[in-house]
Order: sequence, then structure tokens, then C-alpha cells
Amino acid sequence: MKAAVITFPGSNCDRDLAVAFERAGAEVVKVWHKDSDLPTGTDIVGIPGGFSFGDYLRCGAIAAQSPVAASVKAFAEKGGYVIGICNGFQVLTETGLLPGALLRNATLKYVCKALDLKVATADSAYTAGWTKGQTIRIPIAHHDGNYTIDEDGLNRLKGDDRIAFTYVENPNGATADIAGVLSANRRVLGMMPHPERMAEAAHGGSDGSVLFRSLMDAMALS
Ligand SMILES: NC(=O)CC[C@H](N)C(=O)O
Repeated sequence: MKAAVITFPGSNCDRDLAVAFERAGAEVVKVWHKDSDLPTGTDIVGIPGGFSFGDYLRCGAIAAQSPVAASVKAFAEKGGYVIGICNGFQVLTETGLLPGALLRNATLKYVCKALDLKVATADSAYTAGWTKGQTIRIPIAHHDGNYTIDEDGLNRLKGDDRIAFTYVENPNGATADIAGVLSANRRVLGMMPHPERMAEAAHGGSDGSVLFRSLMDAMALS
């Protein structure tokens, strides 16, 4: 499996994401945001966490205008797999690949801690390694993680089983405790928590590694 990890000025989780993909067995190619083409044979695009373009305008808004963003959008629209973590999730909502928006945390504070999540669906390449309703521990680190969506949008997400993860204790005011959502074709995942930061014993937990392994398994079958 070839994973393309995008880097913007201000990204800071690109290396961690690359390592998590590699430990799961993927080949990783780093892609600078000015590269307009994804590497030939890309199976999945990873948009990492960080502070792209200093979080100016809105988190992810400038990154969503980068040359590479158009290729990522075209890749996703053709059915490609894309995962956006934290700032990557913000970029995905700004490109329109995922619905909703990430607003400032209700507390107006940056929150950095490990917390419990519920796996809201096991029906995706990313979450198939867990069972629905399982509690897992993954860290968050953000000031704009307050996932917000209108009632119609929320009903669509619920009706289509597209909520991937919810918080056990909501740290940021997110609508319906949502921590991660899937696209309509279930191949684009955006999540505020950082699975790559809890992916091996030395991180203090390895729940995050399940996501990368599930992905590898799903791709081996497809
Ligand atoms: N860890 C991150 O990716 C941070 C995302 C974003 N800059 C925020 O603070 O909300």
C-alpha cells in the first residue's frame, strides 16, 4: 500500500503519521503542498495534524487552497481513501470533502490530553478492527475541535451511520459528541483525535495502531 502524506507549512504531525503508516506496513511518500500531482499508485492520502499556515483565517482554510488540495479532492471524488487527522480534518471540511465545520473549542482553551472515544461504527476500512460501541483511548490536541453541523446534516450522518467516533466526555462542545466522521462512500475519514500518537507501547497505548492495521487489511482485500 502506498500512502501519500501531505505536508503544509506549519504541519507538525507528518512524520508521526508517516511512521504509523510504515509500522502498519505501508510505503510512504511525503508530498509538499505545492506539488500538484499525487505520486503514481497512491492508495491513500494522509493529511496530518498541525498548524497549517499558522491557522490564519480559519484552521485549514488556506491549506484547502493549496495546489495539492485539488488533486486530493479529485482523488477522493474518484473513490480514493483519504484520512485527515486534527488539522487534516479541518482541511477536509474546508475543501468540502466532509460536511460540517470545526469551530473554536467551547472553553476557548487549547486541550491536549488522552481521552476515551466510542467507536460509533465498525463499518469502514478505518474502524473495522474494532467493534461498534467499543471504548478506545486516543489523545487530542487542538483549539478548534468543536465539530459543528446543522440538524439536517446531523440526521444524514446518523441515518447513514457515518459518525466514526464520539467522545465519552465531550472536551470541546462538538455537536452530538462527534470526534470523527466519514464521507458518503465511507472512504474519507476526518477525526480530531490523533491515532498516530497512540500507536505503540512507547506512546503509553497502542489503540491507534488498530486503525492503520485495519486500513492495510481492507486494502489487501480490495
Ligand atoms: N494538532 C492539531 O492538528 C491542531 C489543529 C489546529 N491547529 C487546532 O489547534 O485546532
